[in-house]
Amino acid sequence: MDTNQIPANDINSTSQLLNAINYVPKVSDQSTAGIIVIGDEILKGQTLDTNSNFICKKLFSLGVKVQKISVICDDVDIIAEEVTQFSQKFTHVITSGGIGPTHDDMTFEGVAKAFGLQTQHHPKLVELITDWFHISDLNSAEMKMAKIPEGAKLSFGIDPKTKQESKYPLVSVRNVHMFPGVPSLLEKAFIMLGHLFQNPNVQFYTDDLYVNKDEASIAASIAHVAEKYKDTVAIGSYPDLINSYYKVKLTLESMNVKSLQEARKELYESMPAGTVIDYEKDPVGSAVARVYTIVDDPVAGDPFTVCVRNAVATLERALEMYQLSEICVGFNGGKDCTVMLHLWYAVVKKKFPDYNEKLQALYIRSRYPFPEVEKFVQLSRDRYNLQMIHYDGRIKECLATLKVKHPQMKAVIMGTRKTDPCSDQLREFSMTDADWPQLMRVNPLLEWHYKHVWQFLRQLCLPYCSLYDRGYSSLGSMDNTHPNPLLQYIDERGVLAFRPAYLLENGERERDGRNK
Ligand SMILES: Cc1cc2nc3c(=O)[nH]c(=O)nc-3n(C[C@H](O)[C@H](O)[C@H](O)COP(=O)(O)O)c2cc1C
Ligand SMILES: Nc1ncnc2c1ncn2[C@@H]1O[C@H](COP(=O)(O)OP(=O)(O)OP(=O)(O)O)[C@@H](O)[C@H]1O
Ligand SMILES: [Co+2]
Ligand SMILES: [K+]
Ligand SMILES: [Mg+2]
Repeated sequence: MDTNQIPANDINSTSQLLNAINYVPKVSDQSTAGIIVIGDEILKGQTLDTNSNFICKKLFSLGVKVQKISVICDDVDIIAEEVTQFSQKFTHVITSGGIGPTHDDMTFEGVAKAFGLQTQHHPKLVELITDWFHISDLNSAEMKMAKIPEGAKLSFGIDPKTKQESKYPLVSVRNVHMFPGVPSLLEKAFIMLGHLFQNPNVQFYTDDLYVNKDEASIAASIAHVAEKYKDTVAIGSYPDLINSYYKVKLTLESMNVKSLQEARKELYESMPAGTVIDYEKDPVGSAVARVYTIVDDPVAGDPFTVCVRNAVATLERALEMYQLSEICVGFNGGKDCTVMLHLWYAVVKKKFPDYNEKLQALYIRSRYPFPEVEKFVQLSRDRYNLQMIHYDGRIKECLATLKVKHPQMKAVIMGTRKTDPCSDQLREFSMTDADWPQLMRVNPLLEWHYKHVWQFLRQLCLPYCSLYDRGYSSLGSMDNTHPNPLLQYIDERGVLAFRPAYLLENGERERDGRNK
């Protein structure tokens, strides 16, 4: 062990703590890894490899730097060649795939060949497979999974849930560890056995900055700071062409907190004033905190704060009146219901922090839905963990179907505002009209104005449907919805373009792009 190395869990005095903070791990403390993804299906584009991304994230958190990912076909010689090279170059080699029972699974053979070893039936694996499949024939397909390189090591993980030993162990030869290719199995195995790769000398610290300026215009500043800190801090720059809030994400990564902070400060100061934005990376995770910070502000009494407070109060009442099985959000991907969904999520999470069931959402697809809307509805479903009830057709008829198929449903929360057509008479709680299927409409946003909707979305950095950044300010069906003419302009190349919806000044004109 190195003399100047200080294990993270052994800090018991201030001077030791300071040493730990100032301690810069040497390059020799680093452990590295290479990942070999094995499978013809990936090279043919039939399967998208997610395993390497999963492993990279895990290894990074364990202090291990992945230096190379290779994707190769199911071929013993190619596997052997790659494993030979990787095992010499990296501290750990992780393979994914090719350890099943069929003819195209040849990772064990390939790894054996790399080290000039034979494969043989391992008695422990033979026993496990016999128990599991009730098959003891050494020539069976199942027994192929017991035929591993001679001298290979078996590591059994402990399932964190059941506390039981895993059924099938990780097979390793020297520094090569052979994981299954099925993502759920690989992830499970890696979660149980990741500690095998932990580098106790190193922890990577990360931070980031979000900049609202083109990459090219800040490249020189970044390069300057990157050069100055090149030995201690890795700086990356990643443009995002569609994000509503920033243009470039700058990442910093270091083994030393102090260097990280210094570099971040310099990077921040080198950016043109006002271009580093206060971006919220995890708006859903921070929903409760941020919404209730607005609600509970003891001094603020401006119209926006009042809007948020009243909406939350209405939703809290709805939560008292209905079981979560009796209420859903009417969510069609529009801006107003995006606000409303976020508020509802915060209110539910505030009252039931441990509630992990899905919230219910109703989406009635318009006649010609925009693909951007469909995409956004799906993303929102995943972000907020929604149980989507989908229908196609006329709203009235779909609500009738809802009443038949979901007889327990009593209320729908909506993003309707008083300025919407025919909505000025609505209350916070209004039953549907007499000639409509009977449901309670909960309307928390009635008093909100167009600008409040955008203030909420933008202040909390909520994702919203991309059409709004292209001049649409209200969304219907593709056959009746256009960008708002008030947002149009001629850009520097003489091309007709549209400003984003949040820049529309006169909210009364939000429907100017709608045919009806
Ligand atoms: C859950 C739900 C309940 C509705 N109830 C009524 C109603 O009682 N009376 C009515 O005229 N329209 C009702 N509508 C229709 C809406 O008022 C409105 O026409 C529809 O959302 C389309 O809005 P848009 O023109 O802004 O796209 C309802 C819609 C939904 C999703
Ligand atoms: N097809 C639908 N499926 C589910 N809910 C809907 C549907 N149409 C409307 N709603 C509900 O009615 C509210 C008002 O509809 P509206 O079309 O104004 O959508 P939006 O969210 O307001 O976005 P925008 O005004 O920008 O189109 C929505 O917020 C939503 O709660
Ligand atoms: Co609206
Ligand atoms: K880049
Ligand atoms: Mg709409």
